[in-house]
Amino acid sequence: MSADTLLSDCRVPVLGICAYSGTGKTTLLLKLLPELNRRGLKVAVVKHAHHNFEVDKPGKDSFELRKAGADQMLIGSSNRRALMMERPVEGDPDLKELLAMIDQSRVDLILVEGFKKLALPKLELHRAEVGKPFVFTHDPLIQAIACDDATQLPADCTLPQLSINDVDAIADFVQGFIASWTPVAPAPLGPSCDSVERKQLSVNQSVARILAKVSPLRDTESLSLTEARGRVLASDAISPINVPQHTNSAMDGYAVAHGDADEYTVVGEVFAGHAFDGVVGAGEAVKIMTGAPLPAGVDSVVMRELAQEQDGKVRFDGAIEPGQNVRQAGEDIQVGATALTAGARIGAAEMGLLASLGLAQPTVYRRPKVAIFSTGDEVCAPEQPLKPNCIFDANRFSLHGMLAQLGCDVIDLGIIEDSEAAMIAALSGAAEQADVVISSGGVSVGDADFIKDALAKLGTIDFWKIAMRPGRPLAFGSIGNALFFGLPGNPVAVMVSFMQFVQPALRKLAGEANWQPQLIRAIATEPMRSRSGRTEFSRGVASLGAGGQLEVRTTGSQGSGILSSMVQANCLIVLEEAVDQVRPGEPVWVQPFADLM
Ligand SMILES: Nc1nc2c(c(=O)[nH]1)N[C@H]1C(S)=C(S)[C@@H](COP(=O)(O)OP(=O)(O)OC[C@H]3O[C@@H](n4cnc5c(N)ncnc54)[C@H](O)[C@@H]3O)O[C@H]1N2
Ligand code: MOO
Repeated sequence: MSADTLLSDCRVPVLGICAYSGTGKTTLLLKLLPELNRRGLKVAVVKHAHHNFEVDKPGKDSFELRKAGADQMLIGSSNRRALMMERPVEGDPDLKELLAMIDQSRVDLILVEGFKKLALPKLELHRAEVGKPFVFTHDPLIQAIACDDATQLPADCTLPQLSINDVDAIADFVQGFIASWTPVAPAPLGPSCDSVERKQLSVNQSVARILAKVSPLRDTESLSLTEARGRVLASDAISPINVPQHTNSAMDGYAVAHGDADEYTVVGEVFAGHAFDGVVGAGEAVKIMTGAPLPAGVDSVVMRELAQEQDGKVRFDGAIEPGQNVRQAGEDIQVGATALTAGARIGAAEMGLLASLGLAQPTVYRRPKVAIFSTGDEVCAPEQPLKPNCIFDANRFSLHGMLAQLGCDVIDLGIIEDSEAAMIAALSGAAEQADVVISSGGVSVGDADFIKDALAKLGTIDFWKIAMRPGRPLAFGSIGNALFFGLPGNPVAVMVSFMQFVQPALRKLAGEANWQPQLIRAIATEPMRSRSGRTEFSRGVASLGAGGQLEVRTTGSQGSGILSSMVQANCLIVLEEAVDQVRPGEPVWVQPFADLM
């Protein structure tokens, strides 16, 4: 099978790691994965294994259920899922099928370990002491060699050469591989799939190219909890205490040692914030309030509603389960445990959690600084009277709103007049102050060339056509140390392009670990159409249906100038490239955006 056929369904780059056994593939991956994560990249790994490998242990329910005949065994927890399938095949497993099982919407790259002979781009690892020949001499798909002794390489080797021990350089290579990756062009679908369409970049490919150019900010500061709201945590929050600190009562009631006594003698009482001195004996009870530490000698609490106390004696309705209504010390978080990991965005719940641990001065990354401006002769500031044939500047304000929600410092450069000198002055000034510069308008064909000329003089900017709607044209590059995004002028296109491209870049820049858009499934309640070969982002209203399932409808007319559609919508309906129509009742992906508004 050719590489094109093998990878034709892949929406993210796939890189093989190829080496003879004993070279240290896994050892390298164990170092490379954390480094790629640190750079904000999410990676899936596919590994070849022996035909009878096990991920499970005899005695575990999932193991026994599979052995008992479950053809597919899916086990899930709040953290993790594992699907085990019985799929006996002759010879090697089908890599194309394995790749299709990966949730490609959540990763930037798939690394494949151990399918050495298959046609896919690979990084070759080589160690002289293993005593094996190089693979690249007969495999044209090897992209680079990481070896421990470059003197062993044939003199005519023109491939990039890396040290197998230099994880940073290997991570650089992988990032470059992602940035230059192009998905396999879909097979022609008919007259609409002309050569212009095929030259377009996909949404995923564009995101990968952009993210490969983003390095997270390093500057940190220590802030009070209220100041830290919306910031990104720069180091793990390690709990200095057990939460709860002491084993305590979850109810107002009576603390007892569980047993079958009919009646208990009340020997004292204890309130939250206090302790009961002494040991409670068998047949004794202590009156206890919610949150009060459990006295020594007891293990259970009976709620007050089930108790009848008279003359210093108490009786209870029903049996007492050992440990009932008791919260164990460290049950929520244990001392020394990681309560929040670096890269977490601090919202209300995180503020409360940090406060509950006494971590009142978290270390956070500084805010990204973002400069914005609008272009176009017809664009008029909303504070000014509207001139004939002009429109008010909407884009600077929708951008401002989304940037503020993302915790950025916004530098508003206003509307830049239509002259190259003004544009150069504005852009170079912006790039000196800001980490990111964003413009809207003037990136399609047929616009006054001064914007493009100014950009060409100041930095490296590419003009892309992306297979999506709205938001087809996009300019991306850098001016000095600042990243530059030239978003299309149409007001809906600005917001959609921002959500797909600028948002992940800013989240990664800000140090956030989870910058991937969150997509959820909803049932379409009306027919929807798209053009296959491009991703359609329709404005949608998602709500709970009568059956308790998430449903979604469009906001109606989808023109890319209809800004009121963004106000009505609470999500984008994402019709992927392969989709051309959706019937009512079919599931679609939606990207909620309430957090950006
Ligand atoms: N021959 C082609 N024409 C167009 C193409 C194309 O590929 N070939 N692409 C279309 C698409 S898609 C879009 S989107 C627009 C993008 O064009 P520009 O980025 O060059 O934007 P402008 O032409 O400057 O403006 C487009 C539209 O948006 C209005 N606008 C601009 N700035 C603002 C602002 N700050 N606030 C509110 N509205 C704004 C502007 O008046 C135009 O109506 O190009 C298509 N054409
Ligand atoms: O970017 Mo345009 O919005 O597709 O009209």
